[in-house]
Amino acid sequence: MDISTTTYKTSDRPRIAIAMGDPAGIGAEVILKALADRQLWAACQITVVGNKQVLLDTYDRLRQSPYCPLDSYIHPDELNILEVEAVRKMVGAVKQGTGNAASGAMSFAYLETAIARTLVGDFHGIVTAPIAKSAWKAAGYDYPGQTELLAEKAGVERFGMLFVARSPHTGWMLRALLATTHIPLHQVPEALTPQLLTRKLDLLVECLQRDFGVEQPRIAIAGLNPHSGEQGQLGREEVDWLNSWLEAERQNRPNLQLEGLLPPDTMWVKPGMAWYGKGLGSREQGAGETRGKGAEEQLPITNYQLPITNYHPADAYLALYHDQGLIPVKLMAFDRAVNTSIGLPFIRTSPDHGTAFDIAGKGIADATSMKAAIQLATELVHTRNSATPTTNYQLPITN
Ligand SMILES: NC(=O)C1=CN([C@@H]2O[C@H](COP(=O)(O)OP(=O)(O)OC[C@H]3O[C@@H](n4cnc5c(N)ncnc54)[C@H](O)[C@@H]3O)[C@@H](O)[C@H]2O)C=CC1
Ligand SMILES: NCC(=O)COP(=O)(O)O
Repeated sequence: MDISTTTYKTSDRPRIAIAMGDPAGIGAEVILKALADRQLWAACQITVVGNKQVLLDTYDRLRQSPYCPLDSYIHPDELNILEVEAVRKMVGAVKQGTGNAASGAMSFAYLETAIARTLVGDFHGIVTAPIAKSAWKAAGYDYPGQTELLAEKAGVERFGMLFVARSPHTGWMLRALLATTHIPLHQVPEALTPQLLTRKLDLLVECLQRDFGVEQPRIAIAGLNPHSGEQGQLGREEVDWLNSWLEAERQNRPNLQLEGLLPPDTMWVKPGMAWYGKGLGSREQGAGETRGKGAEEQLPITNYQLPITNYHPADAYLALYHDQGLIPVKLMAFDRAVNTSIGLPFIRTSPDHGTAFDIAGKGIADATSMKAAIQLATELVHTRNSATPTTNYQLPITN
């Protein structure tokens, strides 16, 4: 499937709720900026679940910002806004750039409302602007993240956090699923079990087949330890059970190609090349060419190219813990990756970034990832409903 929005007949246009996220963060800003792209509107019907006052204040700040041309954001009056009355008055306690109990209660209520309205059929999918887990905690809500609240309210126990991004350089689509997510690093080895990994693999395969049309996927799976344990010398999980788990999965799923256990660092070399469209070394340089004038810059630039068949990337990557997957994803695609919850009975996407409290209110937030999240949600609704798109829209490369 292509990440592209499309224009549809009005009756076909997916109804998408955008939960506004933490009002002290950049959520409202990236919403106003993303929705300045009229082609997104042509593809779906959007309702912002949030607070109009926050959106108006954000608009006023954007108007005063030297970084924001007038056509780079829209006026909240143009939006269909679903105000959440129960938390509306808390806006007075919100302080731009600092999450607190009020901002946490508000972002929690926006998501809860969006989920409730989606479950009764008002929306086909939810796009969530970022929340701060610490603000949720301050408001008395003890969830590791939005994903767990979505899963709980939807009544599902099998769910996963998949990151999806299309390369602006090559068009290749990166997909990375995290086997474990928001837990301390020291708890990862215990949390990883054969049952958990099989469940995540099931979810990933279902998603690749249903949502992305990849019938017989090739999936690369990382080891846990450096060099995948180096035969037990650098960690025992691989020899103790991960290798045999993978071998059993290969036997049980003859139609899949399961690669692994790949050393967790080098697993990302091929996706990196597929993302940037480069083999090892630079295509632009001739063999033995040198660059720069200083002595230390006289190193020859290697021109070695892996044969293209050797760097065919996988359809998806399974990382065993949060940073094993998200460091490479964010290095390649921080501006445009989309966090997609899989296993839910409805579509949920989100930009990959957080509340960015350090830049909140400054007008410099990039809305590309929010746009990509809206686009992908629209596409996934269509894919699941098997509607036929009528035109194509691609996220402009300049974004
Ligand atoms: N989907 C969600 O709700 C997510 C929420 N978070 C939450 O966000 C909070 C802050 O997390 P951090 O790890 O600091 O990550 P962050 O993504 O908020 O910020 C990391 C850095 O990237 C910059 N940045 C982030 N988004 C940007 C954008 N759109 N345009 C320009 N610069 C941008 C920030 O200014 C900061 O320097 C935490 O409370 C975390 O729990 C983090 C990731 C996802
Ligand atoms: N690091 C990803 C992240 O924090 C998103 O979590 P969630 O709130 O979407 O569950």
